[in-house]
Amino acid sequence: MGYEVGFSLYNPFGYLWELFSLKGKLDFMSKNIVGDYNFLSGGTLVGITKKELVIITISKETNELFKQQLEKVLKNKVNIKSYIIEEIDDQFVEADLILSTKSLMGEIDNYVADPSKIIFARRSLDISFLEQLIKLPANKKALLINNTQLAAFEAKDLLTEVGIDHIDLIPFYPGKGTVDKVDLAINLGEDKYVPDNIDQVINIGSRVLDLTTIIEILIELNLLDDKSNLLSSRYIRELVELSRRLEINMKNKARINKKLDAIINHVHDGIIYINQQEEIKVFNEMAEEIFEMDAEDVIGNKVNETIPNTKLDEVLKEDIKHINAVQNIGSKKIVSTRVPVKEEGETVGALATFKDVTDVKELEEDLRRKLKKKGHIAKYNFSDIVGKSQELKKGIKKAKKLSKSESTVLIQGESGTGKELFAHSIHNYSERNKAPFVVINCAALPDNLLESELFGYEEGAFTGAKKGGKPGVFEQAHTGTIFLDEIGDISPSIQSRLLRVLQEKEVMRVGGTKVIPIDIRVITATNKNIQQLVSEGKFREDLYYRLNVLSLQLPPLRRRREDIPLLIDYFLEKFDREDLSLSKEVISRLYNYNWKGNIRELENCIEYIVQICEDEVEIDNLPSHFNPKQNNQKQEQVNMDFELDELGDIEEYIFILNELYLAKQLDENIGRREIAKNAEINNLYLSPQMVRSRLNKLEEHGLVDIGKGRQGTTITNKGIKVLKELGN
Ligand SMILES: Nc1ncnc2c1ncn2[C@@H]1O[C@H](COP(=O)(O)OP(=O)(O)OP(=O)(O)O)[C@@H](O)[C@H]1O
Repeated sequence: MGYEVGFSLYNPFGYLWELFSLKGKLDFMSKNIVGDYNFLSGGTLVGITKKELVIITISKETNELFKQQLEKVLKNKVNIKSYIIEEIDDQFVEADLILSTKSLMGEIDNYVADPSKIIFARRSLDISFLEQLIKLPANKKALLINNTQLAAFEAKDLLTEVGIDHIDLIPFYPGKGTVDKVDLAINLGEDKYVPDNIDQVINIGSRVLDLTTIIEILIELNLLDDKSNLLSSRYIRELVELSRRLEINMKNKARINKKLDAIINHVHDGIIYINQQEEIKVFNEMAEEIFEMDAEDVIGNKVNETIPNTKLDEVLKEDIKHINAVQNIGSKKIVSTRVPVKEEGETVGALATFKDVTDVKELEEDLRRKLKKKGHIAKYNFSDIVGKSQELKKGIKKAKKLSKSESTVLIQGESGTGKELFAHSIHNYSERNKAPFVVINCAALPDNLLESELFGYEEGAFTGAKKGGKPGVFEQAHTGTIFLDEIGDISPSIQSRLLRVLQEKEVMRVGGTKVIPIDIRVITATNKNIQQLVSEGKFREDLYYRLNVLSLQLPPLRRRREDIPLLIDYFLEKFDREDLSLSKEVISRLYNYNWKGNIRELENCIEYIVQICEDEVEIDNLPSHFNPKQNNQKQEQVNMDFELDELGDIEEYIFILNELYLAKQLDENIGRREIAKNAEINNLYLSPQMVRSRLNKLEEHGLVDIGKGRQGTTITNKGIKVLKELGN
């Protein structure tokens, strides 16, 4: 490579991160849609009516171009309709999304039913046309022709930004009138506007949609999933190829270098290029940012001596490609693509492009935020619910069924059993999953505040009411789901307002007179015995029946102890402390503990442990209330009507069964001595002899199998069944 790239100030033209040919990008993206990356979450569309996208432009050509580009990306997942502005009469265009051009800004609002659905195209140039412009001799005068004044001036800015500044560009558009003599015309796909008397016309094609616009469309139509892949690198390869061609063909290298410099620095990916001698020849501004190195310190140096781990030398020597390899560079997550660069079959260099993936995430999240109001998104899915117990599995199975219904759901369960987690998951599993999900904790707000939070208020409804009033969450969550947590705590006056909303499916703001229709699904939860509240006259019976159309009861943790080891691992991972090792005694203690605060209490306990422990966790490291010396907590007394009650102290038998059950979960053997030791930790006095006599009795009832020697004693299926019934 003969050119060296100098570095100017970072381009402030941030919104146009990808200035160049979308041809390459779109090929790349559409390949990924059906290929490795599953770019569009195809599965999510099953059973849902297709979304509709309408394109409205001034010219037919632009319209066709946008349509072609989008059809390639959207495939047949979206119905695309297109109109030329002249064709729309008095009708209002209605669609899920409307794409238009900036030249129609202001005017287009008159033609569409909902102007908030319009997005305006950001446009870019096709790189393959740039070559012709770069090659033009300096100081020529050229008309730059587009269909509107705005578009012509935008095109001029764009060309100047990419370094086409050696030609005098004169924007030209319909209605511009006569112009002075020029040497040529540069035409952006608008043949019909080219004046007759111009000899040389260079057609650089209409400006295509730029990548950010395409991504915005995908997001607005909910077609961009988390694995979105904007990591197009083919266009950068095209860019390098272009520069090589220019370098070979052109005499005026200095000027070309300047242009390439400008172009390469407009690219939002980091670019490193090495020649056959492994010397760094290109190191653009984004690469400077990613590697935190200055180009002038690295250009000309051998790559391996300068930048660690680029693997470019391997690519060069072994003639291999690495496509979209994920790498950590410092604290950044980078996706890189490395390819050999060839000339007539011979490898002449290697090129790497790097993308900081956090950028992609941020872009997506930004737009997502715009799409759905902040905080109104359900965070959890059923796959986030940890546990393998039958009780939990049954709960998830039932909740999935409930998700598909539109009726209100009442989730009951002790504090910390995961009611909120289930509510999020139900919303996400329902047809409403693209609409808002709003959570209100009814116990956390005083009555008057809760009222205005739920139903909103009109301006002047009370002292301090915001100017213009405020919509309540029922309005904000329109078409989505509202989750009212701690519903058992609401006052009688809110109970009757809520009842009205549920009956009428409309809300009236506090201090208002207007009735606002709403389409909402309500999920409520409580850890109170709401039926008892009804019988005590503290909760309206009619409201209870409306809320409890579908019900879900979540089991307490002590009824699904086999989930405890899994949850411990899950929380250790969550706190990034998988390195911690819990002694057998600790696991036994946690397993047998009563967990009145359920999973939240377990989570808090693990959070405490990870803060105070280095590597091993012993009994003494547990929070003080776990410490038997200071703690007189007893196992919950169990109401027995099983055959076991003839055995004597039921608590001891439950403990022994629990220990055997835990050992089974962990696929380990446990002996009498260990059970006795764990009993002591758990505040029970059981000598090994006592354990033996109790095991014998349990065996007589078919609840355990006492194995010989090393095989140890195991709990039988009957034993597990009895244990579960006792556990509540
Ligand atoms: N099965 C589970 N897997 C993983 N985490 C869980 C599970 N169940 C609950 N959690 C976690 O435990 C905590 C408490 O859960 P959540 O807030 O859903 O309980 P809740 O029943 O709504 O409690 P409350 O009645 O006190 O509001 C949360 O941090 C939640 O993420």
